[in-house]
Amino acid sequence: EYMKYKDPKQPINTRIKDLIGRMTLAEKIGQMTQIERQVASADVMKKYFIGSILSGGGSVPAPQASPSIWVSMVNEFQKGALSTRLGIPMIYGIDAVHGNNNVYNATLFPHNVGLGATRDPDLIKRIGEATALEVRATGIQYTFAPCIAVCRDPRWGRCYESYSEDHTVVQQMTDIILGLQGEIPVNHTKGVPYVAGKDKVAACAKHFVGDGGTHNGINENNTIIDEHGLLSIHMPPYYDSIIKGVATIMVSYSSLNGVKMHANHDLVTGYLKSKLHFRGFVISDWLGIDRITSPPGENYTYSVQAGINAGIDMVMVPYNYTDYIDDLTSLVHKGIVNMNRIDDAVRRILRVKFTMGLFENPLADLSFADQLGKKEHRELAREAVRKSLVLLKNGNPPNQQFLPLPKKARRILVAGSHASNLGYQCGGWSIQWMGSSGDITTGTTILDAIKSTVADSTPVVYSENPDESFMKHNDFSFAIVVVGEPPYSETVGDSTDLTILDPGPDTIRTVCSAVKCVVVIVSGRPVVIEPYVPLMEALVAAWLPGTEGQGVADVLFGDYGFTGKLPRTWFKSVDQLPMNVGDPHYDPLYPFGFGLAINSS
Ligand SMILES: OC[C@@H]1[C@@H](O)[C@H](O)[C@@H](O)c2nc(CNc3ccccc3)cn21
Repeated sequence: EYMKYKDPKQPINTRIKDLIGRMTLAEKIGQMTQIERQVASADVMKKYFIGSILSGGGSVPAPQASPSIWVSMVNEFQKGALSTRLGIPMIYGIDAVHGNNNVYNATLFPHNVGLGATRDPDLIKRIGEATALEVRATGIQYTFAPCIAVCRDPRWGRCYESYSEDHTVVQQMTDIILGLQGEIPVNHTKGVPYVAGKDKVAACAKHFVGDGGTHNGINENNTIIDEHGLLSIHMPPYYDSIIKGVATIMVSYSSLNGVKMHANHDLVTGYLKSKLHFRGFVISDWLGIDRITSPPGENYTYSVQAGINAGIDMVMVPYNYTDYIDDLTSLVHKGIVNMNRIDDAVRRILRVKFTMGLFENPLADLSFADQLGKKEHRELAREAVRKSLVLLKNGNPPNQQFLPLPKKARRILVAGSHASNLGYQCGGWSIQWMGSSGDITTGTTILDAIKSTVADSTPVVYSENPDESFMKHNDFSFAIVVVGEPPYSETVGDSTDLTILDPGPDTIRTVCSAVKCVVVIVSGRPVVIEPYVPLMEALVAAWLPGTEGQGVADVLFGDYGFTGKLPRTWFKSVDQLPMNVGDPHYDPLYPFGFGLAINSS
């Protein structure tokens, strides 16, 4: 029979009201539950009325799975959701944080720190558009991006996920939301989520709030800051995200002045929902409510109570969903969690699902399959790589600039741990959660890029870590040394020394003391480089460029100029940290905003 909520001609508020009026408590709580794909099935979706599924970092249906394998998996789960009494479609989320990075063959864009160096919001919007298409290629409708952290200490393992230490740069880069979700219509009500359609995805501004401001950059730790500091540094990107119609916001693992964000009613409900009028849904992080207690999970019922009553609408459980459902059900029966809280959460979740057309188009097809890793997207990523490069040194007095390099030369040496390693240039959140070394997916290494850029007559010799005798017995016009950090994610990336991966420093010393060299740093953040600067002719920060290494060679050899500007202060020594632009004591090696250009030859 006719049911209003199924009628796309009805206003969204009418559809929500009609549907919510029909739902049992079990169906409502099911919508508030997100489970990991490894514990999901069509039967589980049907039995527990599950509203959402995710792929955690590296969680794929099969190694190197094709779009059709992805689409079949997502559709299988969706059919389970659609077979429930009310047929509410599920939404599938994944961390597409620099392209659809869990997926083999996807275009991997530079990580956010490199995008911050471009200062080009239009480019970032186009990256959002391409990313939405590559996510839809796999049948997925939701990405846990962008991370809008304002990283204030590069010792934080997630600093590369932050566009900048300066909130105004981060605010500019929230334009990626317009690419991911679509341009918001004129007179769109501020705070209301907006996702244009089948070639767009729901986005997720994360992690609310102050994730980038933890003490000494310790991941998931305590952000100690007064209200003015919070509202002037960490909060502004949420204003922009909400104005741009972001569909969801993820809560931070971190604490604010000792209060866990996942249990912070004042900020999640009092500020984000009531003051900023955010009308999409708030999602927890992975085991985020478990980590409200220490040790985590010590009192799960309390975790559920505190998280839901703080204003979390959907919990990324991700595995023990029956505990979550049972605990929340009994908390409601006891009146500890109010039904109005449940209805607010479900209303928000349904608003996102209705506005993005999920009820009308719950099932994916292969019409976007050819978007995955397509040439145009790789060219876009190559453009982003070019614009992300920051020239920090070019030439030693008294001679002129060293870059751009000549394409015709007698013999070129390429050296360094990061010259021929696609996994290293992609960084964390690349195929694996923490990334990995080697040929992780399809792409172009910096070495291959150099080889295809120089003249055919110019020999390129590659030696990862040449010794002195090799340098003594070989004659090179110049050398390109590519070194930096290994891939990492989250707490594993926390560092107190910020050194270049060994034997990088030795490679610099051995090569650059024997022949004129340019050093290219592949890292998620500024690293210790000062001691080696005198040894090199030129120094380039390449951040984590992703699969399209050609962009590095494009600029090194002068096909394009250097335009990147530091999105972060480059310290002299870690003893100075934290040190950010605007600090009273500011003594950087290279300041925020610094970046040399090539004098047009
Ligand atoms: O991947 C889902 C979320 C992600 O969106 C958050 O930004 C991040 O804080 C986050 N951390 C985890 C934990 N990841 C994990 C991956 C593999 C095994 C165990 C945990 C999941 N997530």
